[in-house]
Amino acid sequence: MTTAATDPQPAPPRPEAIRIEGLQKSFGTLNVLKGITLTAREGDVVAVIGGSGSGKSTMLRCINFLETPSSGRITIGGEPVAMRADGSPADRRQIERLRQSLGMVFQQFNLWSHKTILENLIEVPVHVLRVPKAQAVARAERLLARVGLAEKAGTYPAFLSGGQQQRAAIARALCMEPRAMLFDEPTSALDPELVGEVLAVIRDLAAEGRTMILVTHEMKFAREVASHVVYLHNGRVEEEGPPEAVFGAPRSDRLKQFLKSVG
Ligand SMILES: Nc1ncnc2c1ncn2[C@@H]1O[C@H](COP(=O)(O)OP(=O)(O)OP(=O)(O)O)[C@@H](O)[C@H]1O
Repeated sequence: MTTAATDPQPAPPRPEAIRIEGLQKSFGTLNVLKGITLTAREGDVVAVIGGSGSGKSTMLRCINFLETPSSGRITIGGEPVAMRADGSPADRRQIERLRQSLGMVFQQFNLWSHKTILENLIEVPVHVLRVPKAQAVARAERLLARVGLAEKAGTYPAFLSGGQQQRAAIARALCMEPRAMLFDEPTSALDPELVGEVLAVIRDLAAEGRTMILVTHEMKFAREVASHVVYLHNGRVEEEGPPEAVFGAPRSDRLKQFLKSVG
């Protein structure tokens, strides 16, 4: 029997990495995000699922201001983003700084085609963050080895497969030592046989406790790696919860329908 004196204390909640409150985004008259609220604590893997056009990518792009929100609040690492009433950033330098703390990985890799893989990885650390070149190169080489591309440092992106390019893009994001990673459908542009190698890298990052928000169509993978799943429908969070609940015991008819349609 344990006594009150020896009862373990509940662990304090992990610090918040990303918090979004009441996020709205319209493109002209098209109201895409209708008030999204979501929190990712440090170490969380939040998978965002939903049908085409539900607003998943727009939400992710608003988090690092690749899109300007129409309204709402975004807090990164406890620091509220200064926004004007129309949602535009009030402090460009703050946006740049916060953006650098979020490693974004896109569907289309977005590597610089005229730079080698190593140059892609060290460009921002050396020329923007002023990391000494030798240090940036050492970090880049370590991360390339980690994603299985040690031999490709001197190669140009065009000579790599899509899976290799995406792994390089992940290594490039990690070079910034980000607080959290944002993945926007990282395997959607890949041939099916190349999907697994990219998912393996993401799985590895999740296992080491990396904070991430992952927009994905890979339901099996989302169920496997996510600590929390958010289902978006028509610009709103329709349902959310742990993967066992969202995938195993969906409550809303829309989610049930969606899972049936993808599954
Ligand atoms: N820059 C833009 N200008 C106008 N409309 C946009 C823009 N970006 C996105 N949209 C529209 O916003 C809606 C949501 O798009 P979004 O890409 O966020 O959806 P999604 O859930 O990620 O879809 P998918 O799974 O197909 O990628 C769509 O109707 C899209 O056409």
